[in-house]
Amino acid sequence: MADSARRFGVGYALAPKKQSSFIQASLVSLSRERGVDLVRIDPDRPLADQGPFDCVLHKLYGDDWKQQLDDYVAQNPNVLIIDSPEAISRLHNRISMLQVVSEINVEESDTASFGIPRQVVINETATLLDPAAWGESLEFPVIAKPLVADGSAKSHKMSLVFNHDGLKKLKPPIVLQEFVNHGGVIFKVYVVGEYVKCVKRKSLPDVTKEKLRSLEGSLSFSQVSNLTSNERNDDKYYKMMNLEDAEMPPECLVNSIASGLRLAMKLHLFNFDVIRDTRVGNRYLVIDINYFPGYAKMPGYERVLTDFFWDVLNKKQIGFDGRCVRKLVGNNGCGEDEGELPFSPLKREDNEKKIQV
Ligand SMILES: Nc1ncnc2c1ncn2[C@@H]1O[C@H](COP(=O)(O)OP(=O)(O)OP(=O)(O)O)[C@@H](O)[C@H]1O
Ligand SMILES: O=P(O)(O)O[C@H]1[C@H](OP(=O)(O)O)[C@@H](OP(=O)(O)O)[C@@H](O)[C@@H](O)[C@@H]1OP(=O)(O)O
Ligand SMILES: [Mg+2]
Ligand SMILES: [Mg+2]
Repeated sequence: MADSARRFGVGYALAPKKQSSFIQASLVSLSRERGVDLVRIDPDRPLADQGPFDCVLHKLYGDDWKQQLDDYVAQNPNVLIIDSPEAISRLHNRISMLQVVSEINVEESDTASFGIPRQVVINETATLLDPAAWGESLEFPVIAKPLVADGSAKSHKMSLVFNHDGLKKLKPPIVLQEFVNHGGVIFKVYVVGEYVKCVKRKSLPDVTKEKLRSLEGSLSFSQVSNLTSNERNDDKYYKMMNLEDAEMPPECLVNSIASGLRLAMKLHLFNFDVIRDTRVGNRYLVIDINYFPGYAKMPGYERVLTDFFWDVLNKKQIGFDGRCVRKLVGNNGCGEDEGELPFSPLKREDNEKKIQV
């Protein structure tokens, strides 16, 4: 049989909500036309009894699931697991999640820089209530985020804390992160293998010094950039903002961070949130990285994902470790030739990186 006529089976193991948003009829039919059959994996039955699959996509948690994947690979050495559970687990802790940003190498320039906000991990209430014990000086306002980012509703419950009083309600283990004014706009960068797409979303409003003095202890919120337009429009602040006018970050910067993260994390399917620090010109901060995000919200996601499956299954992409995959395609937005990464080794003392745009 000619290679182009070969069919491939891609098993997906996803939570019900993720399955209903991601597995749309339009994706299934486009993939089918390209020879890729998307098949549901039943998480309640042993993986070893299902398939055979050429590739397994997954976003499930727990040791049992990891063991099932290991066993499946042992029995089916040619299967592609996208992505490796070890690589994904780095994103389940908000400290290890952002540490990777300081591990990526980019070319230095004075035009733009990127990094992460100052943050500390707080394991006990006594430390929480004693800022002198934080080990890093943070000024209010700060954002309190659950340390664990495991996709549960609880892991998305955030608090914007305006003063010492607001700390009292918090329950460690948490990460306290400096709240950086960013003009109320967040950039979400979706990565699918080599493909990168940056979109704008509304974010939390800036907190001015005057406003800070007048605010009560804290404000709780959850998944603000996922709110529907109606939910946001209830707030007069959001009515004042015009998302369309917000300037996008430099494409080269976004692409370089995306490639750097992909290679450093050995992950193909993720997105990251970036804000522009309004205190400094072209300073960008990565504040969150999510495994297998809501791709259906990405314009033309069916084609992007289908191309990715096809490339992976036809071995057009080279593995991180022989089994998982990567490829360099197209212009990276930095004026480099196709196939070249705009990286060179860079060592800096702080977690700030500079990049040519
Ligand atoms: N350091 C920060 N400075 C300013 N705003 C921030 C900061 N960290 C988070 N935010 C705001 O809070 C929102 C939620 O934070 P974050 O993205 O870390 O949470 P999450 O629950 O992991 O989100 P997601 O739904 O993308 O997984 C961001 O989208 C942004 O609007
Ligand atoms: O639900 P959606 O499709 O919106 O996707 C969201 C996804 O939820 P889901 O995995 O339950 O689908 C979230 O995953 P968990 O952290 O909760 O694991 C997280 O990745 C968000 O960033 C995604 O929103 P986006 O970043 O794309 O705006
Ligand atoms: Mg986020
Ligand atoms: Mg997140």
